[in-house]
Amino acid sequence: MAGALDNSFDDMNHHENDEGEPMENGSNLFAPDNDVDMDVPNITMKTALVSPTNDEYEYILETIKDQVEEGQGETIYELGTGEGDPPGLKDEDMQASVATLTSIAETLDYEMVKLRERHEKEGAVCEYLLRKKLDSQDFMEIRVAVVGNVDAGKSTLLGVLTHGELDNGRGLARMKLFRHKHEMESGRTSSVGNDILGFDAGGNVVNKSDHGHLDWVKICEQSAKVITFIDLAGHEKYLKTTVFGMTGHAPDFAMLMIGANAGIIGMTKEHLGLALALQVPVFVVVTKIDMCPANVLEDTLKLLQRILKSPGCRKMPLLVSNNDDVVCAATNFSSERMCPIFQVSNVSGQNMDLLKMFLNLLSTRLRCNLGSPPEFQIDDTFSVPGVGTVVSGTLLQGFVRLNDTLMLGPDPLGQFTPMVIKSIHRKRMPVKEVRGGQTASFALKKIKRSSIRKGMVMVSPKLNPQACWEFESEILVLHHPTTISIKYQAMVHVGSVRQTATIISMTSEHLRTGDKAIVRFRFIKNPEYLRPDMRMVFREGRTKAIGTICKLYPHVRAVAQNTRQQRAQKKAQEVGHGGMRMPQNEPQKPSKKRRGAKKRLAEFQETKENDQDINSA
Ligand SMILES: Nc1nc2c(ncn2[C@@H]2O[C@H](COP(=O)(O)OP(=O)(O)OP(=O)(O)O)[C@@H](O)[C@H]2O)c(=O)[nH]1
Repeated sequence: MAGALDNSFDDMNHHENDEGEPMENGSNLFAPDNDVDMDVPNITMKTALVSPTNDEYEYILETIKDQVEEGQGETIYELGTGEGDPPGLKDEDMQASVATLTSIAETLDYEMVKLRERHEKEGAVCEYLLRKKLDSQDFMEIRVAVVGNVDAGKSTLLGVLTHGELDNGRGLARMKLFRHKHEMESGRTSSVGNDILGFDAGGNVVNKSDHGHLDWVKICEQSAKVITFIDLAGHEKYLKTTVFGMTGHAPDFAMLMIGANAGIIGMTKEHLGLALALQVPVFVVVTKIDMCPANVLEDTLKLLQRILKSPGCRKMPLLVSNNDDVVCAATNFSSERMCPIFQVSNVSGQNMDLLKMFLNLLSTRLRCNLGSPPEFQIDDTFSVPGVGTVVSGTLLQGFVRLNDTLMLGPDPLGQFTPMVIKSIHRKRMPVKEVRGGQTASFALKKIKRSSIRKGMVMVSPKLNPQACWEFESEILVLHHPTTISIKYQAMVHVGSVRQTATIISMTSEHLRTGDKAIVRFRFIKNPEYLRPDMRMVFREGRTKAIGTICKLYPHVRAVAQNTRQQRAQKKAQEVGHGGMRMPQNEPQKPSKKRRGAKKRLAEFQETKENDQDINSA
């Protein structure tokens, strides 16, 4: 398959991004900087590492160190290219450069692995992966949401990747992953499941299955990088779970699975559209190539590429067929534009090594502000015998350490309660701290599991958290059979919040497919903790809208309203009336609100993008 589509390595090296800038191929650490201090050694030539002076050596070392920190523990370094130089180094210069890089890696205690070598007119160009050796308590974490239609082979691929044993084509590999009895019987995934694949600093898979059982703690201890697969259900009836997985579990990437013979059917486009709407970069894995006639596979790939290139997706497909493609795909992937396509067989294992190499090279996309006060979003709760209530979720920013106190909430009255972190687990491994971008479970003191719901958060008291019943969002309707008007209700998914909300006002009278508007929503059951700029999905049946939160209406008077509510409820009970409406937000001034909304709509329409055709792809 080498050279298929427009993906020969040479072509890929010369791809350009949206702005017409050449796309990166490994990090160019020494890109010219216009503000360069005159004392800084000039190390932009391709021969910089051949025989550097002490100063140059120190400078290169510091630059690599910064690059690895920025890459959250790793970077890809290219030898044999330099500013303005034709690429390629002669053998002896390459050997000297490799020796310098090896010495730097040893000094910094990095693992160094050669990824690829290519030959240019002037000589060789080599790329090396430099990865920090982490202590056994620490590892990089990448979350990959696994989506695709029923029977695309999602559970099977995860079984093969994580257990290292091939499938028999009749569901052998997936048996290791099913979590519910009905899944075992029907062969269908219904819940959000997690599976992990660990790579050591040298890029080798560390998963070792012991009679079908994986010891997560051992995997994490031996890993420099752990890929967590969030296995989402493929069937339409579990779409709610799938959407929750994509919003609530904060995936770095989405792996869209397609059965080669069945092609792009059922929920495939729906899942692709969802990933695009939530701005999660997607790569595609086409499975079952062992049982698919060549012409059918070709048709599936052609259609897939056409969809990816369409104006609704605006992706650049890359058929991955060798190691060069993998490195190119991995280094350019986070730019969101590139969409690598793998073709694998879970039965014969064909191309599985390329997929593993790609997973090993993925680096986290979410840049978390570690200096900010912690903010943890809860996506699940458990009752663990002997431990008590445990919440799991993602730390979006800051650090959380053992015995820290965080505010848990909001409760139905919009209030937050201080809560001490009794213990912390990462992938079932006890740790002392967790930092932004990582998932973790916290054991809590003196709280019943039933009083915690998905969508609640635990945040630093410094953030003075406030819940809101109402918020405004700029939305785009991807699909609706008729028109959406005020009082319309649908499920809002935002972060790990999943709750029905009512439209209480909007900048248009009615909304149809393709329309945009600023819409004010009100949750029907509980106030929630939201942040501006969060991406949201609004759906009900086949109706779908996406949006970005632009304004929050904090629920400021929870205590006062609660007291009134309690008094009123008591009174109602005394006179024999049970029902009570939930407290409202502060009274709104319609005229002011309308003026504000009109102004925002005018601004919004000016910046209107041409992205309503995501679903028409
Ligand atoms: N021949 C062949 N069969 C495969 C391959 N991958 C999966 N299968 C078979 O396809 C069937 C469906 O695979 P699953 O992994 O259950 O599909 P799924 O996408 O997880 O389905 P849901 O969990 O319902 O979403 C099983 O019988 C697998 O054995 C493959 O590469 N080649």
